Amino acid sequence: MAGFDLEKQHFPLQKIQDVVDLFRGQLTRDGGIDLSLLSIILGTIENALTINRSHTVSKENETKLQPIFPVIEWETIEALHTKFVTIIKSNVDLSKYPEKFATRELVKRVSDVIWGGLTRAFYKDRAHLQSLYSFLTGNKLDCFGVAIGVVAAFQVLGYSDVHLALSEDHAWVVFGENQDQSAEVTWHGKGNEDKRGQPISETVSAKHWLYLNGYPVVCSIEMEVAALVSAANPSITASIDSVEMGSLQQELLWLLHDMGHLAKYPMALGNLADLEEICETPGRPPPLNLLTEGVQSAEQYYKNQHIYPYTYLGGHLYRIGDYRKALKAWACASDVIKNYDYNREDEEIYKEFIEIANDLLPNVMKHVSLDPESLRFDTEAYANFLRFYDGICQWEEGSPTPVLHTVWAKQFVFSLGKFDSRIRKCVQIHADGVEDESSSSDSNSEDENEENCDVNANGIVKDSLVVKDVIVKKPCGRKPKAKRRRFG
Ligand SMILES: FC(F)c1nnc(N2CCN(c3ncnc4sc(CC(F)(F)F)cc34)CC2)s1
Repeated sequence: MAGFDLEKQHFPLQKIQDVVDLFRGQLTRDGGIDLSLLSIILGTIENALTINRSHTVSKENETKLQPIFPVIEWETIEALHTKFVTIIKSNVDLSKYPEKFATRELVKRVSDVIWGGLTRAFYKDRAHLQSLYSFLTGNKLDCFGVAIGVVAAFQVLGYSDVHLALSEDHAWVVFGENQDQSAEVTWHGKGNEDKRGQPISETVSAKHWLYLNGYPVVCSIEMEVAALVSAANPSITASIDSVEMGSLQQELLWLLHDMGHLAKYPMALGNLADLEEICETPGRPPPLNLLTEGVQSAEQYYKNQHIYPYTYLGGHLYRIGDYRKALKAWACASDVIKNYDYNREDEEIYKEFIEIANDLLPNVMKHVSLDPESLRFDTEAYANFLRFYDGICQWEEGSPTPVLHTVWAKQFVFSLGKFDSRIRKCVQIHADGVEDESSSSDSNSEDENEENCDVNANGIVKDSLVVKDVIVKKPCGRKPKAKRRRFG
């Protein structure tokens, strides 16, 4: 079929299933995925469900009491897609770049074209600035949006070697015949000069959380779709989310998950787990399984250099009240951060640890009562508590920027004092790690940490238990939910 006839069939998009079917069509057809098309579609829907909620409801939805959903016409999408293609093709003179693969000069040029399309001053931390819809209708993009825009632009120009590289708080591109070249294409944080066009060298990424010590998520085209979907933002206000947008994001992430495209993307697994915690999908495994997959993915593909898999897991366990396992997950997060040097561009992960040490942990220690089963009398919990703080101290050691200050010390003393004095005698402190009586003393501490971090060691059920006839469905809706982090 010519042009977009395959996609056109799905229009007008009137319900979540129409969008899922279109994405499935894109992800399964061998004619290649059109990132700019998908970004425009997702951004158009997000805009209608969060910013401009005054849309007509289709007859079909009105009668069936379906969740409200805008009617998206093909012409709207096609016009924006043509505009993007025109902007890119008219600003990049390909005759100057005869090579088959992208060059650093071309990457810088394309980044400049996206950059040049942005209004001078705008609040870059605002929500809904991550899609090409925002770029094309409002000339605004957040730092993630610029990066994905560059990758989409290279697709329009016919290159297949330029791909998105993602850390936990930054994005850039890899390119070249062997994907061995890298370049900054967007800015990071506030008050930092952008380094667009520069390579991300070994020295820049070594011991630097912003570059995950050289273990970023390097996306396939399908993983770039997963990044687009992860970056969708269902929030209408700080406290109200669009149920329809959240469901669409959840269904698209399950589609990508079932196709294996989240296997190397721990943060997308975490995002899906958070959505499942808010509103579980009948017949799907529980959030804990997804979070375990995320931890195992980071261990298997990224040399366990990522923090978020453990703080996603710890946050969930905390919210469901499993404080022992939450503490273990946070200690594992600390085991990872201790090998990094903290510097001024790492504020996001600093805030993550501040929240755990000065808010979540003190709450845990307040919660635990005099009940003998509680954490206060648990040697392994105490060992994990010490491991958590020891990792933060090691993080600070050798860093150009200090981490700890009096607030940390006050909260440490508060939480420490909550542990019963008798168990403090049972814990042996070894130079390279902390182990309590119960764990075997012969394994070396590295295995010890690995073993402690293996969430499966707690016998977490691998496969979800679905009662044959009845699928247990908990009511969706009002429960404490994960705080949405800034996406880039
Ligand atoms: F519980 C904690 F671990 C977290 N909860 N939400 C977290 N997010 C939410 C979503 N999120 C992400 N989710 C998927 N992919 C990416 S790529 C990226 C860096 C940048 F934006 F490209 F610069 C961020 C990010 C950032 C981290 S961490």
